[in-house]
Amino acid sequence: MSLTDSRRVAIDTLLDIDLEEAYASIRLPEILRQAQLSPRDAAFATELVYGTSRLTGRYDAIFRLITGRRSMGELDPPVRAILRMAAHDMLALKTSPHAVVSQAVDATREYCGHRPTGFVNGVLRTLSRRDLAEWRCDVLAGRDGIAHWYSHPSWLVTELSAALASHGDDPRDLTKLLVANNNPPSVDLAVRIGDRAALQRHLPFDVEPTLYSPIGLRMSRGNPGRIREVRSGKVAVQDEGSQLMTLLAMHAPLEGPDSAWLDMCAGPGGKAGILAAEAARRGAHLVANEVFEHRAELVRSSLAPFEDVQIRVGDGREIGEAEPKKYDRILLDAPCTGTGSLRRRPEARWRKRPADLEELTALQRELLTSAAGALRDGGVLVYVTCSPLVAETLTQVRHATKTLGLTQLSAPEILRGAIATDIELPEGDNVQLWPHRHGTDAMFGTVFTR
Ligand SMILES: C[S@@+](CC[C@H](N)C(=O)[O-])C[C@H]1O[C@@H](n2cnc3c(N)ncnc32)[C@H](O)[C@@H]1O
Repeated sequence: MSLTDSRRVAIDTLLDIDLEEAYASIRLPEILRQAQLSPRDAAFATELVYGTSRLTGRYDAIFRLITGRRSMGELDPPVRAILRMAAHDMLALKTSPHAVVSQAVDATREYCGHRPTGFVNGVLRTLSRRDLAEWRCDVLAGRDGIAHWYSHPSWLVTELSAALASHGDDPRDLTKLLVANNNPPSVDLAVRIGDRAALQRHLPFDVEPTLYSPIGLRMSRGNPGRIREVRSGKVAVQDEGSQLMTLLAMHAPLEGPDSAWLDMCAGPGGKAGILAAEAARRGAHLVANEVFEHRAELVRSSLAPFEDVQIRVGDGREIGEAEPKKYDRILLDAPCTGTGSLRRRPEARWRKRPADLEELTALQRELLTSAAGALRDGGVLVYVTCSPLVAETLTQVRHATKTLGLTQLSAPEILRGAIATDIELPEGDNVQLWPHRHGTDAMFGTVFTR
């Protein structure tokens, strides 16, 4: 049996992810389009790419045990991709070891010539002699075993563990969080315009109301791109956690006028779409700002169904001085490490560096300072990140309250009121969601006023 097309698609995509920093979500559909696989083969290739990328840390740890090498970086890139994919095929998808080894050897011959085939054959035969539970024991017993087995960079495990403890969650849930980060997320829809129940009734797919968001539907199968309301912008694909953060921004209570709204970092326009629909209902005017033109273009497309919206391209850090005390309601959905949405971007965790955190927290601080400047007295400023890391969340809250003269409102209370249902949240004034607890991205949100 020669190398199957689905495995060839997966290897090509994994190589582009490894060597060109490609994104699986962009590169895989391009390669799939060219390959014209059957839906079944395309689904298999997709699982190979996403599963292998998510569990790369685990498979590399096993291969280091087998080969005695310090790093997989010493191997030729195609050999690296083929071994990782074969490990996923054998250990996670339970394809028979015989078929996996034979496919991997064929792939090695096709991509690298005859020379490394013996090496690949030997390594995979050794892999097949033990089952997943046995490899688990060995990897967990080694240095940084938790990080390796649950396939996260060690520095990130340390940060996530600190985040759980600092947000008042149980640090013993760390492995549950890491496991959840390795599970594919559900596809959620946010109903911006129209009635959720009516939409649910007429959709040709199985959808369920989301657990917490009153505007959300959770899809169990089907392609959202085929839904007419998604194409028209009345409904959008958006994680339930992001919906909850937008509801927080919409429902934070304030006294006096409530007509000047600002989404300071709006690209690609997910939250702005919900805000724009609500602004239209309440007669408010929304300014959606984004620093990058190409991301502002995405905001334009997301906000196409709405009229009274202004889309601006500009640096949010300048708004506070340019428009002091102008806005009644501000959403600052800050650029962040995105470490709360690792489920969505399987390759992302390997590209983040602790140095990114330093750069981003400095930017977040400047944006918060600007947002505080643009907020009128008595207005509300909602600070959101799709990261639970302490430096991007609690440390910024401290900066806002100690240095910027802002005070916090109870975000959990506001959220509970907005969704009219109970949601388990730790004590305190912030909302921190978790994939293992709420089934959402690990979004953080808090509400300030002055
Ligand atoms: C977390 S994303 C916002 C997501 C968006 N609110 C949504 O729901 O679709 C942060 C955005 O901030 C933008 N950004 C980064 N630096 C900025 C700055 N100095 N001023 C304004 N926007 C900025 C990024 O380009 C990115 O689009």
